[in-house]
Amino acid sequence: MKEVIIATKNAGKAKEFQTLLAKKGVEVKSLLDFPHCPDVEETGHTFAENAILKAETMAEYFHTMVIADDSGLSIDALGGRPGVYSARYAGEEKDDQANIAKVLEELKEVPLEKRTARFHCALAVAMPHRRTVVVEGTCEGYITEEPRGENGFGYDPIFYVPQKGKTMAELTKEEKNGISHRANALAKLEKQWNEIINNGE
Ligand SMILES: O=c1[nH]c(=O)c2ncn([C@@H]3O[C@H](COP(=O)(O)OP(=O)(O)OP(=O)(O)O)[C@@H](O)[C@H]3O)c2[nH]1
Ligand SMILES: [Mg+2]
Repeated sequence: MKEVIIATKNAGKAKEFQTLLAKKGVEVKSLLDFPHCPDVEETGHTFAENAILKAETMAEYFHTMVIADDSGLSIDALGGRPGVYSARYAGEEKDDQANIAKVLEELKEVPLEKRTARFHCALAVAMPHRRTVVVEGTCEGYITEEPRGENGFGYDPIFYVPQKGKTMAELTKEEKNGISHRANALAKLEKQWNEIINNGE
């Protein structure tokens, strides 16, 4: 089985890639499988910049093709925040519950029709001696007034998906993988997939 390294330490993302790529006969390793690998500081101002930073640093470290995901939630009423700071919105400890509480507090006075938001995902594929490929995907929705659902990770319990009539955390993993920003970005790599899993050859 072909193996692909996803440069993430986020267990929720790693699991989603495992399911998404299993369909392609690809086994996913994440940075959680390599506890001694270095941390990459996310100094970019866009999802794409951070994804490139993570993918290229790790492709150099592993001497092989690496895919990185930089993603987050943009809320219109908050001028696009938390955006690239989604993971650490309420502090360095990357606490999903605290991040959700902070967003709900900030949106306390905002009526439902103005709570529009979208998830973004930038995927960067870095291959040794090749130019890095970047694709992006989004998923549109609303921020609810309280969390609902147990599945997924991050802000999923407060992200309402109108086309499903449920929050992202109320969707099964198959349903989320059918509509998510991550799946939409990955679909854009379809044409290059054979080249990617053969590591640029
Ligand atoms: O409800 C959610 N459903 C999703 O599908 C999703 N995708 C991203 N996010 C949020 O955005 C941050 C990414 O930040 P991020 O790309 O820097 O990742 P991270 O720091 O968690 O891990 P790493 O991949 O950098 O190691 C995450 O922590 C989450 O808060 C999501 N929330
Ligand atoms: Mg990160």
